[in-house]
Amino acid sequence: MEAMRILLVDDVHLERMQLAMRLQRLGHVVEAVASGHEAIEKYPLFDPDLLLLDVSMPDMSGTEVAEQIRIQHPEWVPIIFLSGHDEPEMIAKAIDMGGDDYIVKPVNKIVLAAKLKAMQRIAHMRHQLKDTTKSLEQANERLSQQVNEDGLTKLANRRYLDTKLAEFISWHGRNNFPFTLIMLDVDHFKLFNDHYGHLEGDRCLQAVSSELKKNFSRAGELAARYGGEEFVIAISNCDKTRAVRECERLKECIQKLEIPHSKSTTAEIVTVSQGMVSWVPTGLETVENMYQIVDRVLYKAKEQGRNRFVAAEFT
Ligand SMILES: Nc1nc2c(ncn2[C@@H]2O[C@H](COP(=O)(O)OP(=O)(O)OP(=O)(O)O)[C@@H](O)[C@H]2O)c(=O)[nH]1
Repeated sequence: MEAMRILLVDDVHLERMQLAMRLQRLGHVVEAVASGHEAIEKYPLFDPDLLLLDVSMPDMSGTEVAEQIRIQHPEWVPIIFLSGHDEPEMIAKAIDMGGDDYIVKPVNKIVLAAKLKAMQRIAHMRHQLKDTTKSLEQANERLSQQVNEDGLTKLANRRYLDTKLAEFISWHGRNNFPFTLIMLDVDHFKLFNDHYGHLEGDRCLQAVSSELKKNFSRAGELAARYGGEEFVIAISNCDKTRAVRECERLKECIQKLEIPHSKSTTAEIVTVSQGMVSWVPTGLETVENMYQIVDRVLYKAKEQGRNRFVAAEFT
């Protein structure tokens, strides 16, 4: 069994020292303090597996200390009371106040060793439970991230985008703030795939995505994969003038990647076309309708020669 970290609280110096030594001899790590206030202060720093708490102390009784600790630290740690009294009412009261066991002073060596053994088993289970809970929490975090994330590009996925967009629209509607939505599509991506291969195509999408993430990751900005080689950028509190600047910036940052695209009839490198809409939502617009609007202007940008953006007239 592993050693326990024991917080020992007793106001009588000699008794405290004797008991601390005995506990240390049994292989435990002991922090011995002389008052309830000290115990409350030490508790979070020492992070004990067990509390040995004298019941009668002048400044604060052991039961009061136990009550405070149970309130301040909801994670359960066993408490054993130490007392010169062996009346059944005293024992019952101590357990009611949050104690788990009771040892009558002077502490009998064999009784102490046996009770510590029992507490050690509990401490062991508690550590196991803590570890399991921690790995479960981590697994949950990973899972919820995966639910919202696109596997290839690690951008937000379509499901997350749909939800966030609905929230964005109603929030901007309520607050009367402008909102911008950009849909972009890699130009001649089929030709890219056909020429360089699907794996290189994937790498291209990843490079474009990480650029989008880098450029649109501030609070109120969202970059997501809409599907295939189409992406969406949502920018909170962004009016038309700024939206135009953002589209320019987006165009430039993709060009700066300088990914060769020898089959493109638009440029020698990978470029994107964009459809943008910037408006002050009423809050009643549907996500589907807004996708349709940006998709329509994105199509126009394609028709007009690609590597450009077209803004939708929408008020
Ligand atoms: N490598 C790769 N290709 C993808 C992925 N998703 C979609 N595509 C490809 O993207 C291409 C999209 O082609 P189109 O919709 O014809 O569009 P385009 O060739 O980009 O032409 P324009 O949009 O008109 O410039 C198709 O060849 C799809 O197979 C992906 O995850 N990885």
